[in-house]
Amino acid sequence: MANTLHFSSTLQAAASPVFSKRTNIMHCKSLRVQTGNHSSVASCLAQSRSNRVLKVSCEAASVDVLEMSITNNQAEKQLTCVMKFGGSSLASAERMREVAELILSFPNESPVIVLSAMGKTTNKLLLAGEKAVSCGVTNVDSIEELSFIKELHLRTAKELEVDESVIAKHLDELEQLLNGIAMMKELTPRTKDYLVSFGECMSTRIFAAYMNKIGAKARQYDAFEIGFITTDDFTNADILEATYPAVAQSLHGDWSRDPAIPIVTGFLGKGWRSCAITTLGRGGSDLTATTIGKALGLREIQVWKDVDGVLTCDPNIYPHAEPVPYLTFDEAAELAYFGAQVLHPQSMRPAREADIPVRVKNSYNSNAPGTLITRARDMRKAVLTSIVLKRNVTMLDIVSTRMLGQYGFLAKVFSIFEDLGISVDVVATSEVSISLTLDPSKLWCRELIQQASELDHVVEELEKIAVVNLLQHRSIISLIGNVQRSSLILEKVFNVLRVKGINVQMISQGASKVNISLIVNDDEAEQCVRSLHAAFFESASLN
Ligand SMILES: Nc1ncnc2c1ncn2[C@@H]1O[C@H](COP(=O)(O)OP(=O)(O)O)[C@@H](O)[C@H]1O
Ligand SMILES: N[C@@H](CC(=O)OP(=O)(O)O)C(=O)O
Repeated sequence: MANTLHFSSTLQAAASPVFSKRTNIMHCKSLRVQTGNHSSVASCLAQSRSNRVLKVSCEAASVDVLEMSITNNQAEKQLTCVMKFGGSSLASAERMREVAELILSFPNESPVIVLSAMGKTTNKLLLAGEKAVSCGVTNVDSIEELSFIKELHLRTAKELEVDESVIAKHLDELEQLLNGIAMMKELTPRTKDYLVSFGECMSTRIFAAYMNKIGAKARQYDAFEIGFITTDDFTNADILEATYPAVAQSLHGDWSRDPAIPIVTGFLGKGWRSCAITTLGRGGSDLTATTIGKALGLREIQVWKDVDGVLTCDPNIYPHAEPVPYLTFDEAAELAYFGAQVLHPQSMRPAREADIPVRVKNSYNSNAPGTLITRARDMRKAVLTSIVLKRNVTMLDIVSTRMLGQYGFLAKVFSIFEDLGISVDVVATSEVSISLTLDPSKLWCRELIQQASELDHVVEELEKIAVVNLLQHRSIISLIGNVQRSSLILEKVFNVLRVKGINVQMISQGASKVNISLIVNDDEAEQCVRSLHAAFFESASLN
């Protein structure tokens, strides 16, 4: 049934010939424009579906009131949300069945589905690659991990009663690739990305075939074929802006021609120069989901995990951590960046840019409310929201050898990091000294030998202007919460640390106003998190 939406607005056409309107209309079937004295003087210039913004160009020289009618065919159901399921939700045929049921239990949604590799497939593929480097060409078929991966995927296909042929070609290619690695005796970052891509390529093919088998029309997509364009930083690539229109065109185009639930590989992209498969860093399917959410301008992005939402701390450190009902994009981004495995560090960016709510839900317990992440929330009662631990951090104490008041010291220090391509996490400064930590995610994805020589190089360069002390095996404890109440937070923190006899080596309050970071020794960190959790979340009198 056709539905017509009218709106009007005042604009100075001569000064601003392009008029934008935010609207929920996703498919503009026809556009009619009426002005005070002219009719049909405007034409539809572009529809940016990503931000639900309709842009119209007006050719009239002086138009006061522009009235537009957009006719939208409501009978054509539009894609509404993204649902991402991680490896923990897809560990077996049984789990795939439950996930399919879960998706179909929302009849009012038309979701785009993003899937990770099954269970621990990515780890197994990486291990198989490492073994292939040294096992010799004749021994590839005895790599335990290869047999495991083959067996898991063939068994899953069989149990779901889908044709093995959907993954047969991939299993053959995987073995050939491992043979190639064994022959070359090397596993480059580029080959690693190609190798791990088999996980997502196979899980999505099996799942799409299963959905079709049970009568839910689905279509499988490899992200690297539908416009996920990235930098060529293999194993940790960044998504480029061109991705959004390309993905929108691809998914919307197919959907409007022939609607079928899109089942998209998470984690993968295509390098813009190399045209090779890239990956978005471990846990990158969350970022795939938010990127699709923004590209299509969807109503909601759901990431389905094996926990009841974002928790007050890592449940592996403290099993009784509680779900956090609401977070802002800023809080979630800090939490992810500072080490909470539950969300990919970059995943909040597209959601925040497009202002699309993200819901973190439990695929094992779909009734649990989960965590809702939005632009703003009521902070009046908020003190501390979550405690995050990032281990194995390198810290540098840098003391200037120049006189007090000498300008340019900070600039020189940071230009050294820029030149060496090393990013810095937490910083605290006085006039003549800086303490900082180095981002392990960027540093540690390099080879061990390369890391060591890069650190030596940093120290060597810094020693030209300062006395440098390199401290390893440190942890960052990030307190995500309402920094407006930092005095209350810090009072409680130092009470706990004093009682436990733990010395804080550096402290920094982020400009984001949601994070206070403390640096302690690695071997004290977990105990410290448990004690802080007890003080903030389990003791009513202290909170
Ligand atoms: N603050 C936290 N809140 C929730 N989960 C966390 C937190 N910190 C670490 N985790 C871990 O993150 C896991 C979920 O993330 P992940 O394994 O990436 O899920 P998936 O593979 O389903 O995307 C949980 O099982 C939990 O062990
Ligand atoms: N399979 C990839 C990508 C991913 O996002 O996985 P998960 O959703 O299971 O964290 C990984 O293990 O890193």
